[in-house]
Amino acid sequence: FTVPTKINYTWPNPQYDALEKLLYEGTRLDGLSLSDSVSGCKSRDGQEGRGTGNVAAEWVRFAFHDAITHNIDDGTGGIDGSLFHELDRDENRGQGMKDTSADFLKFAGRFVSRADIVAMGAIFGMSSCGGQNILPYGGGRVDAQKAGRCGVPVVEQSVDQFTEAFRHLGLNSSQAIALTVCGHALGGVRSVDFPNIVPPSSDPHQVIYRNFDTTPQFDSRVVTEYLDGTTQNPLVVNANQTVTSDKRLFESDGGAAMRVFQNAGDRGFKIACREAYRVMINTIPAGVSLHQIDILPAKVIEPQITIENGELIFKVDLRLTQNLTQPVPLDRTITLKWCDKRGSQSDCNGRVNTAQFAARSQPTQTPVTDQLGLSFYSYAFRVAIDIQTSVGKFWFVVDNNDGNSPTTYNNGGANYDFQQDSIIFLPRMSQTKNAGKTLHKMVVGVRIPLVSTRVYMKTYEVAKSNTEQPQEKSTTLSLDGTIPPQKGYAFFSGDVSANLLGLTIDIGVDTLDQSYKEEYLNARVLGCQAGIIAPTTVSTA
Ligand code: HEM
Repeated sequence: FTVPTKINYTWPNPQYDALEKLLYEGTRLDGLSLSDSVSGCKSRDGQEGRGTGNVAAEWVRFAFHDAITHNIDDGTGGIDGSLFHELDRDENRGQGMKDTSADFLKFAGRFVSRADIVAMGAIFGMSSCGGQNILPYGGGRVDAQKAGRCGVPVVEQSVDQFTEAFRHLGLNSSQAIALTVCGHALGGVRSVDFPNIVPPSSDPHQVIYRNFDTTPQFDSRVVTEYLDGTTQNPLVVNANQTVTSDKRLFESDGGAAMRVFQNAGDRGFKIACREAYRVMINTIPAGVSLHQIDILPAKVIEPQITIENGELIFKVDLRLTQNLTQPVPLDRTITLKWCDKRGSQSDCNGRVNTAQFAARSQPTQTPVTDQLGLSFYSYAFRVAIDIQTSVGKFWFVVDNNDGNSPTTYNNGGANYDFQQDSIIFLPRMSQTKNAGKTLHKMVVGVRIPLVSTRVYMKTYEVAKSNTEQPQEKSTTLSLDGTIPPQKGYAFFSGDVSANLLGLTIDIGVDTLDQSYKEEYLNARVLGCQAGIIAPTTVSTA
């Protein structure tokens, strides 16, 4: 298995940012939450005929089924999202698998592979049900474009067959027992999918969901109930002896592995399972590497120039991580400082601009962040600017007004270098054109006097099915005669057909001698007025 490499984060790093946001805030760029589906160790809502499966359990089983088809002999397979192409196989039977793939699909995109989400799903599952955070998390898994080999163990098999299946994952027989008992610490078996294991109810609308132990939480009950003989685990105690795979496996070493777990106690069990899961989620195809995604103490979010209320605005949010045991300094002052990009005082030659934040909010967080004892505060900066001077490098100074000296966040000394203002996205001039919300007039601004040879928007839509990849489309935008130039920009537009939910865009302009682009923007179409945060005063020094 692979150990994630630690990297030195510097902005910009869109893949790191996207994975960090999903892991610790739980959301994709447009705010939809993945971790909400599982936090609090939730169950499905039990729609008719589908039962109330434990979401965390489904996500962990999904990771296992993706991982186990690794082949240690040739380095193929592992957590590579091939499972999305294998869901029609009998070895991957079950409503939980289908529901999980639907949960995950919406979150994969440009910088977040399905395989990275599969791994993250297991982490969320574990931490939301009282298990331990599996950190550090490594991101960078690469998605398989087709099904991989078969090889998920099924209940009817012999211990030798189980041993061989787990050997392919790189595990010996006691590690196989450990991983299985850790997996079966959550969830259970559904009558609808496995009537040979859990006999169905006489009411055809009812699904019987038989848990592996008496608690929905991740704890060592699956071990203690097995050893004290009270277990109702349907893979141990069953009238149908062909399906008692856990019994066969747990007995295969004379119960030694189970006794080690019992002696370790509940905490020891959780730690051992964390390590077993770590191996599972970091088993990936040879040649793929993982980089560590740590929570960022200070994170710059979506710096951009746009037009709001007829003003050219520079917008940026600073997200600060807050230790839950420490009070949030309410009278904290946070100053955004920046240099002009152009003009006689560019690069802070004789002038530094400053402004205070315009609004504060509390971003969402995940069970992983909860377990770290951390939360977030986000500070929104909005300042009116002039394109003649624009924005170059910026940084922040945070003063908690508690007698300690202020902290400067400047991207590790380099400052955040606002990359380009030659092409800007204008969500407040863009419009949705049809009732089905699939056709949009998208507007961008190109800085005058650039002479463009091509202005375009690339859209990246969320994949529509398991076997498809996110859809990528490019639309050429043309000069829009209905929007007069203003604030130093000429406006280009074009009709883009796409579902805005989860949509990200790149915008770009080519001129005769140069190309400018802005990548991975949240494709918003906003009203002219709604939700505008009024800009704060700019001072200069
Ligand atoms: C010999 C090996 C294994 C066999 C034969 C086996 C078999 C099964 C079966 C038949 C189910 C019922 C699924 C359903 O009703 O939807 C199940 C559930 C589950 N398995 Fe395994 N399993 C094995 C090993 C593992 C391992 C190694 C893990 C993870 C580390 C794991 C994690 C889970 C989880 C979390 C569930 C509950 C799913 C839910 O409640 O939706 N299993 N297993």
